[in-house]
Amino acid sequence: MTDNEEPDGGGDSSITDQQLDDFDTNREGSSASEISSASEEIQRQDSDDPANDPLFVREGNEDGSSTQIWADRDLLSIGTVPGPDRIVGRDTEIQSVAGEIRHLIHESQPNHVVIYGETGTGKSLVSRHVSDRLVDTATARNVPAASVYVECKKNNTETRVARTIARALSDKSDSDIDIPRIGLGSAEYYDYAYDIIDEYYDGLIVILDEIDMVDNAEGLLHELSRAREAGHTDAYIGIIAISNDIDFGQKLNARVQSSMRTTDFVFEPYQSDQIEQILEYRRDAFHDGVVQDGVITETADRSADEHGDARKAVDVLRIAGDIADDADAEVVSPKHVDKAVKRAEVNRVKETIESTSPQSKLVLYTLGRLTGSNNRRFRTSGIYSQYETTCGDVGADPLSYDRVSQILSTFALMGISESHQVGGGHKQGVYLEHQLIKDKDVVMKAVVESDERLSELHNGTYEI
Ligand SMILES: Nc1ncnc2c1ncn2[C@@H]1O[C@H](COP(=O)(O)OP(=O)(O)OP(=O)(O)O)[C@@H](O)[C@H]1O
Repeated sequence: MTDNEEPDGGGDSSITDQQLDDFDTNREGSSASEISSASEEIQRQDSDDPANDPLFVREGNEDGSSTQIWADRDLLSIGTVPGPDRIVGRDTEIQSVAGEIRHLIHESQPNHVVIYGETGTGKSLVSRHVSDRLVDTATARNVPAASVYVECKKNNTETRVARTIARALSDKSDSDIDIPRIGLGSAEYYDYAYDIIDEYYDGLIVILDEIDMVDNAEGLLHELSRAREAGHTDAYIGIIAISNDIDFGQKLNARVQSSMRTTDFVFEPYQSDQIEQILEYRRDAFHDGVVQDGVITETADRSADEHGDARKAVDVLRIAGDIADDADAEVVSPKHVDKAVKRAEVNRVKETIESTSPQSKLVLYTLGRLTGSNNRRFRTSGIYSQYETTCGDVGADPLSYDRVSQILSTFALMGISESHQVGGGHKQGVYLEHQLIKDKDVVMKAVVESDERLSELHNGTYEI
């Protein structure tokens, strides 16, 4: 649409449903023509001064000031790593990991470490913090050292991990060696890495985060742990492997277990007072006085009760701030935390079901639809007939009964629902019953917002 064109009222895609809803609520009884002129208003201001497009800029912030809620929202963003003096409740763990790898500063083999623990318990944070400090100390003592952090979820083959290590070392050392991105196998990438290590360093700490995601973790660990002994490099290489799977070490074969004796640590979920402190350190994200009493304690208590995950707790506080900001509120209140907890949960369910097929989403929607307020269990046969109705509603062809049954098992594996075997007594057949584990409304909102057809069926969104 050009600047001069009239919006057509019904189909103006630049105005969101939410804006129209808000407009309706604010001006009860508005006619369609009034809504249309409001849209025009937004369009006109937009063309006048892009710096103050009201679509993005709140009233009162036209002078360039930030919102009345946020002073530095990034302090609560996922990528923000707290400074060393703001790592809460992990002193013992920091000391313990440091004690294992410290030998590097004396030009001696560091012990290898495996850290286990649930998500958001500070495993990566502590590993990186200790390694960085070790590198500083070693380098200051004329033992040039480096640390490399590898996210194995993104680099889930041995070749990718080897390439990431080689390329990270090349960047850190400012080496002229040009390492190809593609076309080489793990052996060649290891060779590049060893060449750089031997030219620049006496010691290396490799952090392998989510090591269990690598297809050949055994080959990788075997190679790195015996690189010096095998004469591939003169440097001492210490490994910190991080895993959410507590059985990871047991699953390694005997050959790796013996070449890589490890010291294992388990990081426990955070307690409420620790999460509270973690959040307090980020209070500066908000303007003074904006966070109402009880908000941080409430967020910490609920997070400790549900998971003890610092990342999720930080996330909830940010979402609560966003909700307050979107509503043009002057303060963040416990009511915003309540909504934020739900929204964060919806986001997580969305992420979990992201990779499932459109048909799987219809099956999950059906289970949500059947589930009433008392969260009952349903037999596969009952779910299947309701699923056929769902398919009819959105114009999809139903899958077979067996496929739907398999899909229900997949959701149980994902931790969204659970399946119970029932019957099997005298003259009774055995059958499965399925039940949501996650809050029904959370699942419904996530699935409706993840599938266009379901979204349409619910006129855009599912309110909870
Ligand atoms: N002890 C802590 N003090 C301050 N912030 C923390 C602490 N632990 C975790 N956090 C915050 O939570 C984020 C996630 O922590 P971290 O990545 O270390 O968790 P993790 O145990 O490695 O989880 P995952 O298994 O999901 O990778 C950190 O970036 C930091 O913002």
